[in-house]
Amino acid sequence: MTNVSPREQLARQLAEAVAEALRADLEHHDHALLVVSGGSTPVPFFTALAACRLPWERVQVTLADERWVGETADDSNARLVREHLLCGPAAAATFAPLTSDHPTPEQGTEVVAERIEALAWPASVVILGMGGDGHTASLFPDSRELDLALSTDATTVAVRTPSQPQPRITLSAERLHQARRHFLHITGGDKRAVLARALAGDDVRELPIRAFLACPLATYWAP
Ligand SMILES: O=C1O[C@H](COP(=O)(O)O)[C@@H](O)[C@H](O)[C@H]1O
Repeated sequence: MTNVSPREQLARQLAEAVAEALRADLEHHDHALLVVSGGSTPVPFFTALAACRLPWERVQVTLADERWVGETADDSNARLVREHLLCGPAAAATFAPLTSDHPTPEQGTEVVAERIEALAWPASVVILGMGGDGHTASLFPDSRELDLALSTDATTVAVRTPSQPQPRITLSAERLHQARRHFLHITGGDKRAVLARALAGDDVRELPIRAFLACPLATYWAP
């Protein structure tokens, strides 16, 4: 028997749970929307989900957030999704990226919002990640637009964050809340400690992940 690492095992368990949720919603709806996060953590999950049997042509996929970079950039979340999730039969899913040809996210946010609003809300599943600073999606503690992104009923928010090299676009907290199920996918002892801090307090601006703890949020963690 081959050795499966705890992170790989976690990714497979999460993929099974997400596939089950999508199948359940597709029994009652024409389409099911899946909102995924970027970063390094989701790669094995994307691979595991792409291997699941689903009517992929009825699945819509979008992102919780994105750097304002071209889709061929190394740190593009859209590129990550295309390379690791939209593979094989899963390539039949409809993917709605969060960027446009506009030079800045402030200029592109309206056209992206229209694209995202046309999807099958409420989402079947939102999968959040979390950084070591407690950010989720692109809701960073030092984002200038954090208060706006936490309070607006707009779908997308252009975000400038001193700690981050690129401008970004994020789904607003309100839009991310519009889902039947929320999952948090994190790995490592540092992130577990950040989550424990988040659970122990209530200042959302300090640790923005707190905005989703009551969704409820099913946490998938491995060392
Ligand atoms: O910047 C981002 O970071 C978080 C976490 O990323 P990870 O590399 O630590 O897994 C991610 O959830 C978010 O979508 C991404 O844009």
